[in-house]
Amino acid sequence: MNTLERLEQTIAARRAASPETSYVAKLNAKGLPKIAQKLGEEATEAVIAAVSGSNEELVGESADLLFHLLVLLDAKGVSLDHVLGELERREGLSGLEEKASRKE
Ligand SMILES: N=c1c2ncn([C@@H]3O[C@H](COP(=O)(O)OP(=O)(O)OP(=O)(O)O)[C@@H](O)[C@H]3O)c2ncn1[C@@H]1O[C@H](COP(=O)(O)O)[C@@H](O)[C@H]1O
Repeated sequence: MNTLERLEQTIAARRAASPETSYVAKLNAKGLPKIAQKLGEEATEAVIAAVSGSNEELVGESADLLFHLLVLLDAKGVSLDHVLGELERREGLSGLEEKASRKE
């Protein structure tokens, strides 16, 4: 099992923990709009780090971004495997073919 898969399992296990002791539980208690908002904030922070920060800052913000994406997927009941399956489907396609495949 790789790091993202282990983190996905940890997030699922922590979802129902006490919001007093778990950040994942605290975020879930605030609801889906808050989780989505946090993901957007982390994406913005990663963009800012890429444009005007160090690569070390970009690594930290990227980790925050991936973590919050996994929290959102978990809250929606979408597995990481499902997302990876979509990326695998695109592997054999060029960018333009992939765009066309979504319009069909
Ligand atoms: N990878 C992470 C991780 N990355 C970032 N964060 C938290 O994400 C939060 C984001 O920081 P911010 O300053 O933007 O937010 P905040 O001010 O703390 O919170 P808000 O009130 O603004 O929502 C911080 O509290 C970080 O600690 C994480 N919290 C947890 N994990 C993983 O999730 C596991 C379970 O965590 P718990 O649910 O806390 O047990 C941990 O063992 C880790 O593996």
